[in-house]
Amino acid sequence: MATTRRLAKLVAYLRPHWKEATLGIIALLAVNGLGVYIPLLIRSVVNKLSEDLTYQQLLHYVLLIISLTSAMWLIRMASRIWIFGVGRKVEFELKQKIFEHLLKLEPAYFTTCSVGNLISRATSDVDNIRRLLGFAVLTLANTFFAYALTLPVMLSINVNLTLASLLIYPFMFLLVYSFGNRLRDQQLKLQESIADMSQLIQEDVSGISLIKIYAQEKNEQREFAKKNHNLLKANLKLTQSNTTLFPLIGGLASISSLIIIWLGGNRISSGSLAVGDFVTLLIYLERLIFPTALLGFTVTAYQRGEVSIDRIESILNVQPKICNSSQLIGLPPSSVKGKITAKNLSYTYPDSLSPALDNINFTINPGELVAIVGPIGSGKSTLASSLPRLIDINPEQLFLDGVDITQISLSDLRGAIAYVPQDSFLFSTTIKNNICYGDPTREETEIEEAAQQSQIHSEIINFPQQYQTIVGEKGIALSGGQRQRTSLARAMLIDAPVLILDDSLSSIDNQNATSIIRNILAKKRLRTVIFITHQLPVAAACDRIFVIDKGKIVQMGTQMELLQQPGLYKTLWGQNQIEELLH
Ligand SMILES: Nc1ncnc2c1ncn2[C@@H]1O[C@H](COP(=O)(O)OP(=O)(O)OP(=O)(O)O)[C@@H](O)[C@H]1O
Repeated sequence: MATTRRLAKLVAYLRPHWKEATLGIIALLAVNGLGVYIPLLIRSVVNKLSEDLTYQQLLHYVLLIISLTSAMWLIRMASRIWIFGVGRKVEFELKQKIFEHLLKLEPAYFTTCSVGNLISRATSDVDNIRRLLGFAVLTLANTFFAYALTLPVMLSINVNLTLASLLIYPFMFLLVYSFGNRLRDQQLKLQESIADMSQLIQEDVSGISLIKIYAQEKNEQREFAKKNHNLLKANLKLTQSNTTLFPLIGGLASISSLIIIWLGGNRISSGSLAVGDFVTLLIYLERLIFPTALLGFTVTAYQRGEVSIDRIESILNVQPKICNSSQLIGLPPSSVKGKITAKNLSYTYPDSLSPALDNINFTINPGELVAIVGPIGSGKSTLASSLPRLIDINPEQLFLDGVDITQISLSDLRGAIAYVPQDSFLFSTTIKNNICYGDPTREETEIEEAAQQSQIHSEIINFPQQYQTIVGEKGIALSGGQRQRTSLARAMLIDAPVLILDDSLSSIDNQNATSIIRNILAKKRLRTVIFITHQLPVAAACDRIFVIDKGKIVQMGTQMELLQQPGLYKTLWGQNQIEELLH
């Protein structure tokens, strides 16, 4: 991203807060105005010391200087509150924006980027922008006013002395400039190392059982040490650059003070410079050292901010692939009958050579219960996720009640489909909150009814806090079967006209799984159910079975019809019978 575009981004972040930013900058102008005026008062006092200065006059000056210094202190505080406040508000808004944007992106996006990287962008990169907008804006404005107001007064006191002391400053800027790119590369490496380490910690915590089963603690420790070492190296390099840069700036600034002391001292002894003027010049020079040294920090903050703007904008610029069409057709979920039609439905995953769904055609009637069976990797889950548009399928291939699903608004489409994915994800909250996730307004009795249909109610009431029991990271761990039935209850509660179960009874024995399927049917007949499964005896209870292989539907029919013809289903059924016998 070019520098001008980055600056335009910064201006865009600041725009909503221009009032506070302007107040802060005006306050800094006042602070610097006072900072120039107070040394002039001191000059008057020093110059009058050799003349007749009464006690009353001295007291007047002292009180005036104390009041102005206090006012300066208060205004400086206000400027910091305003400007740092802007940084904090931009930080808050950016975090909101990133999170809202991430929620708009399709699941496929999250398979292409690491969680650690996303977390690092939403935290440390946003933090860098906060620093840039708070600290850097404050320092830049402060430095600008300090120079713009102080220099003319210094020049009016003594041109030669001022120019001589300023000779050093071009070197200071060259020094800061030469460090600039190095700091930027080092900052980027540091952020990448932080993201790498966060990713490892996150994966290791999630996969802790796997690490233990395969006794990989030592390997994981080694991997962590490697990443931690990279982080240390990146941190040390950055610290080294910072610690070299700032003392050098300080050293150069001191040289300019020495020049004034040396040249000024000579002039005082020759009588060509008043002591008051000399003292004032020294005070002014002292005032300029701090903002000049801070310029170095500003450069660092800007380098970090530049990298962070690029990293954040690279997320915000990702356009969601799955979004509402410009020509929406209204289909409120309550009016959906549940007829599903596929016409030459094909889908190939990005970066994949062969299609996961290959020219699929079918019609599922409202209220029909269809099982989809097939070998692993044959395309069953892909078919399941195409219906609620979790993957980006082309128009005119899938229809709900005769309407092309790409023309139905995403909220209507997803409101009409209850989907229980293969991995039964539960949030770290109560069982009740997990079940009513899709509609938190549901009554307790409805939640219990959904749990009863999913055959989890009797187990929930045996938990310590029953429906208020917390599950997941902060609470008790549920068994695979319990998690599946809780996820099923979540889908049952929203009572959508289409229910998709993606292998979501796999941890439940065939007998119980069949009885859950019967419960689903008993509740309300007019609900279309697509049941993806490897459990053939459970599939046998369905109205029809679709057999899918290598992305194609190779057979369709009832259990009886399929068993009477040679083909994949008969083979799978035979294998299943042998497995049942062996158990
Ligand atoms: N995100 C993805 N990116 C690329 N290829 C994918 C992705 N997800 C699935 N595939 C591929 O698409 C094909 C179909 O996968 P899918 O998950 O639909 O099969 P499945 O029949 O549900 O398998 P299983 O019975 O193991 O759940 C497989 O070859 C798989 O490797």
